[in-house]
Amino acid sequence: MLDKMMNVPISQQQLDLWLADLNLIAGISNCKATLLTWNAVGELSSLLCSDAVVENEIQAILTQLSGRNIANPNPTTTSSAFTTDRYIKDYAAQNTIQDKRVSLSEPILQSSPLEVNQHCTFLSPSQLSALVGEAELITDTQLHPAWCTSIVIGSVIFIPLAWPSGANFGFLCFYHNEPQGVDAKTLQLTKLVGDSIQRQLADILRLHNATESLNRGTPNNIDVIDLQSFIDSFDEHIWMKNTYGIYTLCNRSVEQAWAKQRNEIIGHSDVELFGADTADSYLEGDRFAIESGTPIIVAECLAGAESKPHLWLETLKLPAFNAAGEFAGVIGMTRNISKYKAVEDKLTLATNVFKHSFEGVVVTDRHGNITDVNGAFFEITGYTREELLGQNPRIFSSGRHDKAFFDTLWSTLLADGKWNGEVWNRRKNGTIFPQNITISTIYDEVGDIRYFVAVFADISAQKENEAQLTHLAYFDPLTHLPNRMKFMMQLKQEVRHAKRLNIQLAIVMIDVDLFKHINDSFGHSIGDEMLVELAKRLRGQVAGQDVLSRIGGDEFVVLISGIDSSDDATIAINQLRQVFEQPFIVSTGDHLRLTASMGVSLYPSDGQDAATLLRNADAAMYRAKNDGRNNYAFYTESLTQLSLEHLKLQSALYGAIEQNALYLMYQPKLDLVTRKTVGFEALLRWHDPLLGLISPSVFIPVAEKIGLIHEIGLWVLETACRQGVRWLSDGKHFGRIAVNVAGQQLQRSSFVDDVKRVLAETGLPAKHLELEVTESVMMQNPDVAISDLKRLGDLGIELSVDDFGTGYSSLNYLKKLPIHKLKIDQSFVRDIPFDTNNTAIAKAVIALGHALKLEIIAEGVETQEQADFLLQNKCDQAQGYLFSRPQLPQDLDAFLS
Ligand SMILES: Nc1nc2c(ncn2[C@@H]2O[C@@H]3COP(=O)(O)O[C@H]4[C@@H](O)[C@H](n5cnc6c(=O)[nH]c(N)nc65)O[C@@H]4COP(=O)(O)O[C@H]3[C@H]2O)c(=O)[nH]1
Repeated sequence: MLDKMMNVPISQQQLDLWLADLNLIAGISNCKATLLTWNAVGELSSLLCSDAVVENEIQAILTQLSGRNIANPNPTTTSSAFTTDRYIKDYAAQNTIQDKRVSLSEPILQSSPLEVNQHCTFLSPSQLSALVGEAELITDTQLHPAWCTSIVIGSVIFIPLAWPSGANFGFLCFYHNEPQGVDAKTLQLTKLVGDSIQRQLADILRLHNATESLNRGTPNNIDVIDLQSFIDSFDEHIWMKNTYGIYTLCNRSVEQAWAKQRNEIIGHSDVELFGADTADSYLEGDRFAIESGTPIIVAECLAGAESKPHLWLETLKLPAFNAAGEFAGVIGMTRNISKYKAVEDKLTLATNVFKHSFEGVVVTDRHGNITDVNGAFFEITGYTREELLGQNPRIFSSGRHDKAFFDTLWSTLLADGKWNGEVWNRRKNGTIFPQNITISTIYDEVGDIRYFVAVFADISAQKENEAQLTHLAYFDPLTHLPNRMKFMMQLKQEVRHAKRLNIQLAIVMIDVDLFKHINDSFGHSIGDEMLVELAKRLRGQVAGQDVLSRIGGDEFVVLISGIDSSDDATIAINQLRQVFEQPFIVSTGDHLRLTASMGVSLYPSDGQDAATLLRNADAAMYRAKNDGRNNYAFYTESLTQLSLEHLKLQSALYGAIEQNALYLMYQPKLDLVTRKTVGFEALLRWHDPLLGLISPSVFIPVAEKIGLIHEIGLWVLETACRQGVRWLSDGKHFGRIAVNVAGQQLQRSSFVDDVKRVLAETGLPAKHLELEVTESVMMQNPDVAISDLKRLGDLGIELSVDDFGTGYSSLNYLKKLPIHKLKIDQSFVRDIPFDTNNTAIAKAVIALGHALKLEIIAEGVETQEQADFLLQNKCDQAQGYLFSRPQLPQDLDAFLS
């Protein structure tokens, strides 16, 4: 690092005189002398050498100095009695501050004739001053740690030389090849030469300044105003302190700012005016200006009032020299830079916003060439700044947008000054991504376009979310098949298409039979597993152009296009039915079988629009279900009639209780061995004045669907209990009255209390009541069922599992359930003893029930063979048309004792 140089040429005549002095002293002292200074490029070199000096010795000295520079990078500083030293010492005395040594370092910018020695080294004046200043005389270099490696220099003297301003001029170096060759006497003589050179430097400088002043021309005295008036005309504060730190000059602005008269300022120091602390900081700046020898800027912030902004002042301080080139003090000029500071703050803020924004920012010139980009931009695009500067943003082009898109973008941008929209761009790695971009035009003062600034956010994540939401809106999350909404959209489109091409379509509605039982018995996760597998199998059977959709829990629908007749539809259905042939192996290891009921409607014969076609396929599917499940049915017009009747049924059921349209019939249950009545099952009947007699297996599910089952169930319980009380009061023994409990009734938390209340209100002892709960209902929520049924059992009520065998009972739970009886479902009683399957099941249920210490009752016993078989196989009780159909109470006398 080079220090500042003083550009003062020294004449050859002067150099000759100095050389003569050097030779004289060298001769007297029998030593060698050299004057080291710095040349134009800041290299230390020998300017003058006494006669006996040989080149390699100068080289050795310079090399040694360089080596010392490395070996001793942090030496202490001393300097001779320069003017600046006096300044600082005087300050210390006056302002009680510490004496801090100052090194003024200004290399000399010399003219080329001075460069007499070519052996140069880079050492700044301050560095060299620091190196040699500690010991002016080294009598034996071998004993000196820094010089002990020197071979040619035995003893040496270094005397620094300075300009009047304190700036270094160079060094006088007297040396001898032997130790003790230079001594204290030589040092004295050297100092004499040094003092002489320094005095001459003052003369040289004075002469130089005078010549320069002359060259600049004489000021026109008529126009020149006095110095005070001159500085008073500035708004800036202008002042000067002398070498003792005393104010010698100040302008009006200073007086106003410091609220002091001129005579209160002039002749005073900073300590007197501002106190020691403030003065200390001011003097610090002064010293710095003196040390650097250059103008320095000291910024200062004065806190403003709450409502006002801070006041920022900037003081330019520079060392002053008189015409003789002597240091004369420090000049200061202070100006209010709050305005610029505010702009700077805004700029800093804008830069930080630009730098730290999460959004990518790219700035282009008016030709569209990139001039700046921020950090987020690199992160998003993957390009480095260097790769982008000067480029046109078309390098990001994804190819997704056509020319028309960019034409519109540019015309909007040029017309409105702004454009916002979504653009797909390409990253450096080639991937394309969506951005939301706002491009703004920046104009100059005259309204011409200067820049374009584009701010963009990577909206890949947002797009992904949108896609996911769209997927959720149109696809079933479990099977990923199109959902009902999507299916309807596709169906509508296909219907339009079929209409145009005059072709047929088939819509196949698939409903898994008794799927509820799977969920109830194995849990929903197993149910889900089966649905996923079923969806996979069905997809495998559906042709590419056809649509498969899951439109409900266990409902799928297939749209088959391009069929020519219902026969084609039948072929397609048979293919779909194949997926049910293999068992479903679930994660528990169980092999479960499913069947499904399917309904088909055809376009155009069964409906002209999507909604009608789907509704009719649904009606056909119900028909298939009613026909015994695991079946399929084509839509017929009569099915529409059926659905209409279903609707009528719903509305009629609402008024059934009030209109006394409901009543109970009772079917006896007999002991198979004794043939004695053990109880009656209460079976609900509904006779609607318009619709006629309706079976409970038809209206109970409807009542469950429309939420009437609780009311109806309670009515049945109350009516049956009252009947029991009536029989009891008539002295008739009937065992127990069994009442069917629907799933929804048991799910109600108030169910047990409802039963208790009815028993209490009607007065029927609990030992005469039996509740029949279907297997699937019990398994729906076995833990709740266990606790509720236990409470009922504790009351003395008997509990039986209805329709046993149709669900998927877990034996584990069955063991825990507080039940008394298993009722073999009539579907297993049918055709025994001829149907081998049913025979086996019936036997198994009897064995299982007995193993669990439960009574077994068979329902739907119609023939003597069935009764005999059941008796032989130790079935305890039976119920069925063989013994009696359900009858009104008054017709049951034969079964009451
Ligand atoms: N083929 C044939 N059938 C026989 C024979 N013996 C009895 N049945 C019929 O079999 C059904 C037995 O009742 P469930 O299995 O509890 O099946 C009942 C039960 O689940 C439900 N249900 C009836 N009344 C009520 C009730 O008050 N509440 C609830 N929640 N459900 C009821 O409706 C279903 C049907 O009831 P119903 O039509 O009365 O039909 C009754 C009965 O009339 C026979 O030998 N052969």
